[in-house]
Amino acid sequence: MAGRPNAKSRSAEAAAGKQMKASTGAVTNSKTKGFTDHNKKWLKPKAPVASPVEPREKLMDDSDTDDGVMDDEFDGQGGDALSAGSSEEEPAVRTVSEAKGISGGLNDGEHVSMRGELWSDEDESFEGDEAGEGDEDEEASEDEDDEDEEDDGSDDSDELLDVEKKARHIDVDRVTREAEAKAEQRAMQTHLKGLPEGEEEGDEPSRPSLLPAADAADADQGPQDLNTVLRRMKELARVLESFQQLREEGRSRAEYMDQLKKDIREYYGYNGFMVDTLLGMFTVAEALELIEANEGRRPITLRTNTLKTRRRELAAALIARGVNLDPIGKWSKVGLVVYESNVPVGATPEYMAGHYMLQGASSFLPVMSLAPQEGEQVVDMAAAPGGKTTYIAALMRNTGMLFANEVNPQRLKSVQGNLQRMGVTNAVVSCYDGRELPKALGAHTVDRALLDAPCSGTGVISKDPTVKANKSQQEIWKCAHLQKQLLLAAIDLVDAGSKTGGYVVYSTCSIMVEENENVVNYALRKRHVKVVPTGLEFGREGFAKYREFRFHPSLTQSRRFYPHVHNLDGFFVCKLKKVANGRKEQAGGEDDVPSDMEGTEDAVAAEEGAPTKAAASKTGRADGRKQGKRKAPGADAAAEDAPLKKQKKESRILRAVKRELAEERGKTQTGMASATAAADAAGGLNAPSSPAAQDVQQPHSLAAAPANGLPTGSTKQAKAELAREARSASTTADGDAMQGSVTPSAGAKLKKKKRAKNAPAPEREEEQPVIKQKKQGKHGEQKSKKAKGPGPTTGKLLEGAIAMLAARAPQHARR
Ligand SMILES: C[S@@+](CC[C@H](N)C(=O)[O-])C[C@H]1O[C@@H](n2cnc3c(N)ncnc32)[C@H](O)[C@@H]1O
Repeated sequence: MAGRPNAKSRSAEAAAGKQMKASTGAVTNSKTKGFTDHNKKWLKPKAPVASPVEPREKLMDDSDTDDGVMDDEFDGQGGDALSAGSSEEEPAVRTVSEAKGISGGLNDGEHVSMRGELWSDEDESFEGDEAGEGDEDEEASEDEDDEDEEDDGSDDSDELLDVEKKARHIDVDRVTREAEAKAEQRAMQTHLKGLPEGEEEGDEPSRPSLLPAADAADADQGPQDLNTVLRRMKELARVLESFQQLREEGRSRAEYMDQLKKDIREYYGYNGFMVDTLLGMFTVAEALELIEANEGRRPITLRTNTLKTRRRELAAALIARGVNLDPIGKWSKVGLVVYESNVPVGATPEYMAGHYMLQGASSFLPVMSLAPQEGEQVVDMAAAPGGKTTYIAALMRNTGMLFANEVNPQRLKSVQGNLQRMGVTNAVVSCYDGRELPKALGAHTVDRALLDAPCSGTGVISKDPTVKANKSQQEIWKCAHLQKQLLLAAIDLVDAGSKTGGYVVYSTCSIMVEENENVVNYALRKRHVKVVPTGLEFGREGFAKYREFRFHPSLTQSRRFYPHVHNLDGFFVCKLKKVANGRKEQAGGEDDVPSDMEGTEDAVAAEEGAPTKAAASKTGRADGRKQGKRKAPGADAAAEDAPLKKQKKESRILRAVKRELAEERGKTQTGMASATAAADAAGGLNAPSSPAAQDVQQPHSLAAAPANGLPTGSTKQAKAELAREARSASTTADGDAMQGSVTPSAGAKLKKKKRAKNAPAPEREEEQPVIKQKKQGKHGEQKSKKAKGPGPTTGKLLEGAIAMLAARAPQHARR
């Protein structure tokens, strides 16, 4: 199967995983309570043990679920994430075996620095570039020993809870291993005797057939003993891997595959679509590994907030409270993995004080790849609950300007809470549909954009097991539609001429190709961007080939992360560099990029009764090339001329505003003058149409947002608008006052700042101004095409941002 990792690369990953078993540095005395610092305990993913006596319902009854795909972070609201006894969140105390393993499975040729200790000061420098250098693998032999130690099945009895001991005793893996060992022994003997494998001399094959009788293949097999199903799955996988040697005579590969799929559905509770997808992406053996890994939990990890502390200091403080932890691995200078804890790690004084964020390790990756620089303008398009936003702010050292956008007002509260707790002062929070951001903020206005897109959540099944039973191909396509629109908007926001940046990072917690490579491939056809290396030290290559589909070859530079390989949530990260502003001319410009998977998409849209490409082309929205109707060269470009001119004009104004802001900062004034000037300048802007919103066919479930913003004219009008918008922002959609961090109005805020100016506030938690879009539906669609109140006005976001940042100017000095 095209694009599947081969055995060689998998063993290279395993070897690299060993390499990642880093040296055993310690903060202080290694006997100090709370240290293990034996990375061997957790650097390798470990398949969970499925107890054969537990009914499958029990295995699947994971009350510890997240609220779906959007929550790949802990919300951290009220600080009670992980608090003891919370059934909704992670348990406060995890056992060592649960916490085992965040791997650095690497690709061929990738190296991991093993120099120095994980705790070295150098690790904790406040630098954006976290990539380690060097390639020593001096611990390889020791690591091999470690591996042996792990594989020898010995119990770390002291460290296991009773329940785990019991689980070990009834370990179905052991039973299966014994069966496999016997089978192998038999195969060896028959091989030595020159008999075909599976047959012993003079004997009938001793094992019963794995398949139902050929004439009963479709018959309902009825409820089955789960032990039998599990054993059969493993046997089926073995036969399928060496089909010619091990198959029963007269039985086809398809029959074996069908039986395997039935068994996976039966045993693990996946639906047919999900099983087909996984078996299409991976070899049988690897698909089973992934499925098994999805049954386990990923380790609890946290990220040090370098705006407030250092990892070493944080670790010492937590250890003193009885938290058993280690550095996450050489690839991150700020991460810690928590093995076990005597206290709820979501409610420690350090947590409350914002010294760390409880955050899945995979969430570090897109931000590391984005590598935001100090002083830049950066946008996080889908920010809630803010795990990545706060990391971006930390890497920017609270300088520059960070736009944290989230379409869901309820989820926005968690962003605000986390920004405050973590002491972020360079962020402006907004509540727009991300597709509208190029209008709200202005096209080509930021240096970098992160789109951590809403997705199907197929990478985080361990957090939300409903995904394995509920996701359908149609839902995946719906996600892909929205993701394409959002990605184009992200690209449109970024300025190709940025001196320091010009980058977009696209990430999802989905492993579906439709939502990942396919979405990026689409963007490559529509915009002047190229895929560049993520800068991440590990991860599997993205697909350039998948089934019958082909993507741009550069997509191999994207990175995929898997629970069974890296012990991380399933994740995709791709970094794009913008090479020119504007769209690609549709005739010609796209020719070097293969078509994406839209053919299938059309079929799905048709099935759903949604407008297909063919239908949409009648309204002039679809890509003519796809329909075989090439547009006249330059036609699209001409159509785009007008908004581009507006954008140019706008960026001139924006530059003027920025200059003014810089001067204001220099003067360290309270910002009233700057805010006024900003409002004046921004008030004169017209809303450019959002190229992204026009670009992609609207899925029927996600109605297009009205494209036009308010006409803005005089300065007076603009000021009135700003005040109105700020007032409306102080209430949520359902009318409740939002907690704490909403700007009552720009003017009032500035007055408040003036009052507070002389008050000493060493660790002042800044309020985050919120700028809201029109009322939205569940998925970000706007409720009505007719705006009921003032709609987004170009530059509104910018106005609020400037007002806030001008007021804070003195704090933006480097700490
Ligand atoms: C994967 S989560 C983001 C997680 C976040 N980046 C973090 O690290 O904490 C995706 C977010 O996108 C939001 N979202 C969904 N549709 C959106 C849209 N059209 N525009 C902006 N955000 C959207 C969801 O509400 C959800 O909070």
